[in-house]
Amino acid sequence: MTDRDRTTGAHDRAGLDEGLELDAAEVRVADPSVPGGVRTILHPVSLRLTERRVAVVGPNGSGKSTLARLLNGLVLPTSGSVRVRGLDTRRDGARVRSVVGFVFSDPDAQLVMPTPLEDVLLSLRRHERDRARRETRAREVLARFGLADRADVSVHALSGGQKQLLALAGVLATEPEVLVCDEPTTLLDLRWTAHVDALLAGLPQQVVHVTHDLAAAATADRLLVVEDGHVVHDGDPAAGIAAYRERMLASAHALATGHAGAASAAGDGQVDVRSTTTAGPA
Ligand SMILES: Nc1ncnc2c1ncn2[C@@H]1O[C@H](COP(=O)(O)OP(=O)(O)OP(=O)(O)O)[C@@H](O)[C@H]1O
Repeated sequence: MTDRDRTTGAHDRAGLDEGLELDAAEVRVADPSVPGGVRTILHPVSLRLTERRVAVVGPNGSGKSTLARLLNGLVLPTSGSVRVRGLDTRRDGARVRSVVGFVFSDPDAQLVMPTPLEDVLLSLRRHERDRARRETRAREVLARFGLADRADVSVHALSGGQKQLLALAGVLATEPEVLVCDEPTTLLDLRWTAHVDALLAGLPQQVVHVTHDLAAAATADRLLVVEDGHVVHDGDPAAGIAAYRERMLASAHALATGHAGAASAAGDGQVDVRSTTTAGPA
C-alpha cells in the first residue's frame, strides 16, 4: 500500500482509478456577435483525472469554470462526453451531482436558505435523517468555518468572505466523493485562505481546485492551465506555473504599455499561447 493509498483509503482509491474522464469534450455557446452565431468556449479536450489534487489556472474568461462545470454536469458538452466514476454526466446527471460537490466562485449562486444554519441543514437533509443529530452536525460544521455565532442571522447579513465560507461548509458537510471548487477563496482574508487551502490539501476526497492563487496551485499533484478555451499545459505544477506566470506578466506589460493588441491575438487581453501547448501529465 502506498502513502497515497493510506491517505485516501482503499475504497476511494478504486474511485480515483476510474477518475474523471473527458473524452473530446467541447463546449460551444450561441453568440450572435460572431459569424455563424456560435462560439467555442472550450475546445475539444480529452483528459483522465485520477490524481487526488488537480489544480486549474488560467486568465479571466479562459474557460476554467466551464471545464469545472463539465465535471458535475452543470454544463453538458456540446460534443464528446464527460464521465465521473464511470457515470455519464449527460445520462446520469442526478447521480453525478450526488458524487461531485461543487463550490461556486460566487456564493450568492449557492446559498438558498434564509440563515446559515438552515442552509447547511438543507445540504444535510439526505445525509442525516434525525433532525436533532442533523442540527448538531450542522452547527459543528459552521463552527469549523468560524460561523458558530452567525448560525441564525440572515444570510444577507454575512460578509462576502463569510458567505464564501458558508458555501464551502455546506458542500463539505455532505462529504462528496469528489469536490470541485471554483475559486473558493477569492473573498477570504489571508488567515481563512490559508485555512481553506490546508483543509483542501488534507481532504481524503479527490479535489479539483480552480484558482488564481498560484501558490495554492503549486501544491497540486497535477496542474491544468487553460487559455483561450484550450488546455495548454497538463502536468507538472512547477513548470506549468512558471511558464504561465511569464506569459501573464508579458501580457500585463503589453497592457500597461498600450501594446495589448499585439500581445492579444486570442482577444480579451489574453496572449495567444497555443504554440506552447504541452500534453500529458508529468
Ligand atoms: N452560458 C454561456 N453563454 C455564453 N458565453 C459563456 C457562457 N458561459 C461562459 N461563457 C463565456 O465563456 C468564456 C469562458 O468563461 P469561464 O467562466 O469558463 O471563464 P473562467 O476562466 O472561469 O474566467 P474567470 O477567471 O474570469 O472566472 C467567457 O468568455 C464567458 O463569457
